[in-house]
Amino acid sequence: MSSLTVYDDTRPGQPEFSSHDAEAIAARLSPLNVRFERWTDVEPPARDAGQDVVLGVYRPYLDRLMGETGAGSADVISIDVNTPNRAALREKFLSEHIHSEDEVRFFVHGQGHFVLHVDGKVYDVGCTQGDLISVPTGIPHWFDAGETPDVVALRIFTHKEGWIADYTGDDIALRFPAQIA
Ligand SMILES: CSCCC(=O)/C(O)=C/O
Ligand SMILES: [Fe+2]
Ligand code: NI
Repeated sequence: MSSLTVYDDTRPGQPEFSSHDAEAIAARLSPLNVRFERWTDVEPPARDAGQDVVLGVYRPYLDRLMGETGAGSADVISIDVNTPNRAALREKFLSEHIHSEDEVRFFVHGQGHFVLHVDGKVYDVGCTQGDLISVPTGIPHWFDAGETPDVVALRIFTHKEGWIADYTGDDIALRFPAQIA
């Protein structure tokens, strides 16, 4: 189930807002220019479908999204307990970072948390199958799918180089572990 938990960044463990309602989540994130939507009118491909199949299933949606965002390419990231480099991948996404393009992701299967750090608040957004999230350029954030990850996500890139991050050097992610159910 999608979720949002909001904290003051000086008060770990003391949420000031919490919701599992997609409309409430979208409304709370909208002032940050974070886009949050549920796309439920398409049947997801099988969990083990290849990248081309996944991209094919979502092609009409991707084309529209890429038209709206100016993105030039898309890929599929798939992580589960059998992913050999899952610990390294977790480490890579788990430190606070920014991107010089919007981070646009669609959850095809499983779940993961994007945790955003904006104006003294921490927004832990639990994304699940059918969720689209777009985190604007320059918003500090991190991502965690936990110790036993299960996530397949579409990633949409503007830069030709694909995924590039600038780490902020802030260890805030250690104080606000994602609330993985
Ligand atoms: C679910 S997509 C993998 C995470 C990622 O690309 C990123 O930048 C997290 O912040
Ligand atoms: Fe990121
Ligand atoms: Ni919950």
